[in-house]
Amino acid sequence: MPTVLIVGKSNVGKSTLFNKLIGKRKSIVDDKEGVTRDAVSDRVSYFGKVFEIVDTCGIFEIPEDLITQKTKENTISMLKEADAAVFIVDGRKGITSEDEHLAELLRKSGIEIIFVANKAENERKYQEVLPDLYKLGFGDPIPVSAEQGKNIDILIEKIIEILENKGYDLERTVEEKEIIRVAIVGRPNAGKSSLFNAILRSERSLVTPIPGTTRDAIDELVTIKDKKYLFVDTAGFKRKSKTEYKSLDMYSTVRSIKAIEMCDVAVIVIDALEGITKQDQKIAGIAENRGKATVIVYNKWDLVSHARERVDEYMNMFYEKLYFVNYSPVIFTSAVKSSGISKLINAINDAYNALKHRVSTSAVNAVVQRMMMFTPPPRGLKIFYGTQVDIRPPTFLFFTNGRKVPEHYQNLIRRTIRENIYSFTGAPIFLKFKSHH
Ligand SMILES: Nc1nc2c(ncn2[C@@H]2O[C@H](COP(=O)(O)OP(=O)(O)OP(=O)(O)O)[C@@H](O)[C@H]2O)c(=O)[nH]1
Ligand SMILES: Nc1nc2c(ncn2[C@@H]2O[C@H](COP(=O)(O)OP(=O)(O)OP(=O)(O)O)[C@@H](O)[C@H]2O)c(=O)[nH]1
Repeated sequence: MPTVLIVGKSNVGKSTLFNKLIGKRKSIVDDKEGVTRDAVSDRVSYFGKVFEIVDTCGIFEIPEDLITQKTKENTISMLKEADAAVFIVDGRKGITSEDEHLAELLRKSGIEIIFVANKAENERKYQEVLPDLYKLGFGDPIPVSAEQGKNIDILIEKIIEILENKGYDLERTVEEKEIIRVAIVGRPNAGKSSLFNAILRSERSLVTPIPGTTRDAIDELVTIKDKKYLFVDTAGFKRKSKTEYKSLDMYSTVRSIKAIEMCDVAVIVIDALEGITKQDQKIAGIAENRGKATVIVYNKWDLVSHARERVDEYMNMFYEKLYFVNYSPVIFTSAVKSSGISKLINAINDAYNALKHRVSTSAVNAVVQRMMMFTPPPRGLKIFYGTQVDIRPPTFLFFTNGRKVPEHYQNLIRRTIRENIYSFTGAPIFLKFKSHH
């Protein structure tokens, strides 16, 4: 697992930040400077992604005259082994010679720096010291308040970005590979938390909350019939005071997008009384675009009068408004009556399996050749052969003579694959074309 160090002079807020990042109290926070503690490390989990964070405590705070060659070598090698360092300075008081000394050491080690100004809860004060902070030569710091949890999410996202740019796959540590990541998304009041609770009440389910950042995100690991599901960002729909946000829909859309990025399967919850809205279309479009599996849920089905006779009507609404994810399973639920929940769980399983399903090259070529006999490609275009090159989402590469493949013909290829090889229920199919000479 990639490792990130928290580095900074004494009393700058390293352990407070560490606690915020891991979401629990671990290292000792003390007002007195130089309180001794054990070196502490823990996992940071954020929307299903994980990395290791190490509070370097006093390692870098030994006075210059006490540093032996050996300690110097140790610190340097610790820096070399880590993937990045969060370098904290004081966003209220500005920098001192200790900061400069640390900055020099960090620069020499060549480690990637995430520059952070802590205790920056007072904007005016922060602006005053900012010119001073630039002097260290690390550019713009991320202003945070470890104590108040301000901008912690921005900091974590920055760390994740840096680690991913280094080529780390933060989502797929070996032991977590077979966990199905599920995001329950949808408009405010659609019934997301009620549905989640109904899932928890379902047969043989067991829940382990995984704290992410303390402010917001809680991922919940749920075991249902020996299968593991990580419900990402479940705290999002539990929050009750939302008055601080100007637009609920806007906020829930932003939140949904984040959750979708971290998931394998997006469960899009629609309030059956309201029908499919623009936001729902937008969210479904994003899920499709990012290659995520989708399951559509019409919730509050108990409130729909003459529900039985209206299934077709609702299916038509789905085909009309969500035609771009028409491969998704559609489930009718009542979260309050716990109906449709096992169907929903099955649909999540199916969609996940589809997302990582592989079909054989010979099958692809057999059905696509036959398709071209019945419906030849547009004039000038030749498609020679194809193969599935990837999963999550299923992705197919076709070799052509270099002519553009029009959208309608791409859709025909997708439909042919679904109808004649494997339905890939719930999963989008991505196509790539390459010219072959
Ligand atoms: N105002 C303000 N105070 C903070 C913030 N973060 C930490 N502090 C305070 O700063 C003091 C030092 O915090 P620590 O987290 O112990 O700092 P440290 O860098 O680990 O300190 P050492 O143990 O000396 O290495 C404590 O009194 C914290 O409450 C913040 O964001 N704003
Ligand atoms: N009759 C009925 N009411 C439901 C159903 N699902 C949810 N509700 C009610 O709808 C309201 C909103 O449900 P929540 O689960 O809080 O919805 P949410 O999508 O998590 O809402 P936000 O937290 O605002 O995003 C609550 O009063 C629920 O009791 C359902 O299937 N049938």
